[in-house]
Amino acid sequence: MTALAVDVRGLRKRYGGVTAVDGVDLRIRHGEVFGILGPNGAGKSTTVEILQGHRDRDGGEVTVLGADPATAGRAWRSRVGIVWQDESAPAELTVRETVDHFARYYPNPRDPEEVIALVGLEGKASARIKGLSGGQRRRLDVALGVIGGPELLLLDEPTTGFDPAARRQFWELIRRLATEGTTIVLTTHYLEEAEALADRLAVIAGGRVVAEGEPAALRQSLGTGATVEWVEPDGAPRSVRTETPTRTVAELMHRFDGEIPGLRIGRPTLEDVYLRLTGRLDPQQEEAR
Ligand SMILES: Nc1ncnc2c1ncn2[C@@H]1O[C@H](COP(=O)(O)OP(=O)(O)OP(=O)(O)O)[C@@H](O)[C@H]1O
Repeated sequence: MTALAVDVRGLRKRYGGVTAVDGVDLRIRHGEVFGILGPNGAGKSTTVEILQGHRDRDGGEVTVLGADPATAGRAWRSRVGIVWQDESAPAELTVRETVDHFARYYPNPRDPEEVIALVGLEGKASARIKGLSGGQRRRLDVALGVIGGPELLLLDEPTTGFDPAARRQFWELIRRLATEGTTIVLTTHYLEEAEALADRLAVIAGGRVVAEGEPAALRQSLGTGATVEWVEPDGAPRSVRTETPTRTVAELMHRFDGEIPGLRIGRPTLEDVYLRLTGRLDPQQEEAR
């Protein structure tokens, strides 16, 4: 077994005149939940499709579970789980029939009943696919992704379109899989999803990795400072960024001679880091916040 589950160096991919992936490096350890976070068009799906072996590349080296996905064979494929969105399964089949059917594609499948329970569909095992809700359908997609007992699971934007409750249930499912030791790579636009699930994450923008690390470390990379906000007597909102918020508040207390209207002290969030890294917040906007 190689030290890394996924090792990507200098990955490049162009579509005609569009550079979708522009020199991406990723090193993902066995057993890790790794998030690839980025705005629309950042190159996340293209990267994951290359890891799956479903898209060719123009440059760079890619090793997934010790093999190059571009040339890896059937045995490798059975070790990599892919969660398709709306896997094409006949709508008339039941959940149990579908999972049983997919299990036959793999040399050493997991027990279908166990997988149905793992994704929380035991109450729906006899229901037809056409009667499932969107969230249940996505759980079935995950069941089909893990029925072969993969060492690595690749998920591209698994919770897009979920309501908040369904998203949280899905996170529980991912955590359960991670506890079993499966390496999980997932792309997302949702910051709170990356923060809730990922041991480490890479932020991709414009086809490049613009930051990588543990969510908490990325948040701290914005500095230890804080933003102090208040409202002036004429009603004008004010805010300053400072490394010494306590002193700022003391000065304001003195000036206002008591309560400071609208006082708020904010620490940088992962969202602040993300917006800054992906260029969604220009310095002027930041001043105004
Ligand atoms: N098959 C394709 N043909 C041409 N251009 C493509 C193709 N697939 C993606 N692109 C372009 O490549 C860039 C990266 O797309 P990609 O889908 O990898 O980004 P993404 O980060 O997954 O975006 P999203 O979050 O919107 O799914 C975008 O500019 C996109 O328009």
